[in-house]
Amino acid sequence: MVNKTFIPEGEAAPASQIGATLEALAATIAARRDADEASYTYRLLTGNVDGVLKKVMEESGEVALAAKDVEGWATSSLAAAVALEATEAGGTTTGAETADGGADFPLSVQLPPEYGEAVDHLRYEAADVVYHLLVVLERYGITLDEFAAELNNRMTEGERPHGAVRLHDEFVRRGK
Ligand SMILES: N=c1c2ncn([C@@H]3O[C@H](COP(=O)(O)OP(=O)(O)OP(=O)(O)O)[C@@H](O)[C@H]3O)c2ncn1[C@@H]1O[C@H](COP(=O)(O)O)[C@@H](O)[C@H]1O
Repeated sequence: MVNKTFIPEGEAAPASQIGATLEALAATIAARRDADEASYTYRLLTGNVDGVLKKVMEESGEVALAAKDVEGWATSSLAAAVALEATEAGGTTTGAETADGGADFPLSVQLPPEYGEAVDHLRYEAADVVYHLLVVLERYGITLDEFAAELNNRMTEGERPHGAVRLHDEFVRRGK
């Protein structure tokens, strides 16, 4: 698998990449409370709440569409591989078929560059969702630790990281 990430030379990796990233982004968003209209984040934090809520819905929809795009490229690549296999088999028993007449497996599926680009686009849209979700959490005073506790409370003892923050029982809510 291609490693799509890197750490700039001379910089040491934090213990948790995503933890450090979310903390830095949440702190940046919180600090934008003191910014002005020139800041998109400030406008989302202080404007009509419908603005940021609509963005969460819109960006979530874009994640779904981006994922369907990935699926589309995978499916069309598979269909092309099956068609090629059938053409090479030529409708006769040539050794490319199994005894029961099925295609030989494994099929060699060539994923086009568009597949990788669609996966990259999915990652981009996912980041848009997380950013806007963090703005919503900031608007309502839900800290990253509290958000982490919500996720941690759903884990089993075996899954939960050592020392993970938890919610006190009186704050545990069930889905509606
Ligand atoms: N992480 C983000 C971030 N992610 C997305 N966005 C904005 O969210 C908006 C998304 O709008 P669009 O729907 O037009 O999305 P798009 O990405 O252009 O394209 P599609 O999703 O429609 O394909 C764009 O204006 C982006 O700039 C963000 N804006 C700000 N941040 C962070 O917040 C910090 C503060 O930014 P200011 O808002 O400039 O103060 C920045 O330095 C960043 O670290």
